[in-house]
Amino acid sequence: MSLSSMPSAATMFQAYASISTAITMFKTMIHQLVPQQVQCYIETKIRRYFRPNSSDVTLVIEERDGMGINDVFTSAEIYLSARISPEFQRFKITKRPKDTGVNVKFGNCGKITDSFEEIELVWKFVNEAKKSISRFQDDDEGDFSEKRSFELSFSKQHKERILNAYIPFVLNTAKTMRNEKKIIQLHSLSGNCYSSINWDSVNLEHPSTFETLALEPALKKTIIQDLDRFLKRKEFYRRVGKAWKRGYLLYGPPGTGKSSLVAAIANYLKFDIYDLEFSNIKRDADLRRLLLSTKNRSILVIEDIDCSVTMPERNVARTNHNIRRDRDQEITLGGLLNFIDGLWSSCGDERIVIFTTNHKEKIDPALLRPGRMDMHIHMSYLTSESFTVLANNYLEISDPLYNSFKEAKQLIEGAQVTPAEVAEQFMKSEDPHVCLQSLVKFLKQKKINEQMEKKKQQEEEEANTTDNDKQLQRIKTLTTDNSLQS
Ligand SMILES: Nc1ncnc2c1ncn2[C@@H]1O[C@H](COP(=O)(O)OP(=O)(O)OP(=O)(O)O)[C@@H](O)[C@H]1O
Repeated sequence: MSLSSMPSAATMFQAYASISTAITMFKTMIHQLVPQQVQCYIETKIRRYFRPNSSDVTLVIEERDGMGINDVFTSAEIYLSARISPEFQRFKITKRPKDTGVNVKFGNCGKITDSFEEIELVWKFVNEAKKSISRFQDDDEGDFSEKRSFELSFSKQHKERILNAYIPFVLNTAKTMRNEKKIIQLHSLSGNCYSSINWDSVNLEHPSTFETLALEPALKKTIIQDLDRFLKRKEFYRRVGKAWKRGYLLYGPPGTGKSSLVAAIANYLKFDIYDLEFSNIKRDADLRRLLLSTKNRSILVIEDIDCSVTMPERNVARTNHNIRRDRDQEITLGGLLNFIDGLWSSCGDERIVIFTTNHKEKIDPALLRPGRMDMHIHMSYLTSESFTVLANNYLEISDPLYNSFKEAKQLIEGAQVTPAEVAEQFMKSEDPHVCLQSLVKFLKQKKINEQMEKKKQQEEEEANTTDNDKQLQRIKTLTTDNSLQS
């Protein structure tokens, strides 16, 4: 090509300017028109064809390990949240009322560099959105379920060091960070027939502690000692070949503090609570998936167990209705217990399972068998000792000089009063004296009502007996008449 046929510098510059403007416009259009999830999906696909330098290794750390949670992923998330670098393009921050600082969550396709013993490492966050279409929905609706993972790249020669030293370092650092700002979470089920059921969490704001609980002091001490022993006995459980799990059955009338005790245990141990509500779960498979996605150092609570699951093991004649319900619901107490005792408990450590009920007598014997629930805790009506704790907490008094305090204490001894009933009276005024007087009035009225109820019952019984006597007399007369006639 001759020099004269070459385009001038100005023409080349113009061409360059228009090409780069076109590229910029194209990029902007893609950013504006193509959803982030699709962009990320395309990038992931392209990346597959352009593997990193062949002297590099990439570890893929997915969020889920089968049906369970991958601890390396959650630890990496915590560890990296303190290492966000300027080149990281997109991340989410959240803060709940009790959190001391903001929590960082990763957005799409970000990169973080780190170094360990002078080894250069690159972390990359990948979020592949998968569209799952429910059979109840039109094709273009449907949920985007996320498949989140981290990719950790480094030079091949350091593979051993990274696996044996760096990954344990990340796990330990995350554990320390987690404990430092541990906020207890309450996980409950969310979802409906259009989307899959999953755990949703909020910070546990329940202020109940063992100090505020009005319980018999001896019982309180036994529970605390049992919890302490459980925490210390990791080696023991391993040695005897048992899963590191403890089960409690809390039973007693409504308002005696079963839920408050669950919160007190969580606050004491700093364990998260998983509140398992069966009404949304239709299949055993969902139940297993949800149980397997619970974390270690947590409490699984199933309230009102006598009403929650069907009890096919009971020796009662089953009606058609019962049988249909079993088949529809497909969650049975036997299945639940077997899973909790067996596979689930062997998949985790430091698990506590708590069942609550207002009617222990209605519970399936399978649940009460020795070895099933380690401790049965009876939450009963107030005694004079637990009343003193409650009065101390609510009114900041334990002063026997208050006449109404003494009177209330005496009345409580002979009555069946729940802590919830007394707490309600203690909320009526800021003046302790007024509250105590209101309580005394309430207790006296309760006593009168109970006496009247008792009298009514007696009268009904007597009336029934008289009716029966009359009927017997009539039968006797009839029999005598018949024998005379014959
Ligand atoms: N033992 C207790 N000590 C202190 N407060 C209590 C106690 N029991 C109940 N209360 C008070 O009564 C309220 C209701 O108690 P809670 O929900 O814990 O009872 P429950 O036995 O779980 O009742 P239910 O069986 O109806 O669920 C609580 O908010 C708390 O204020």
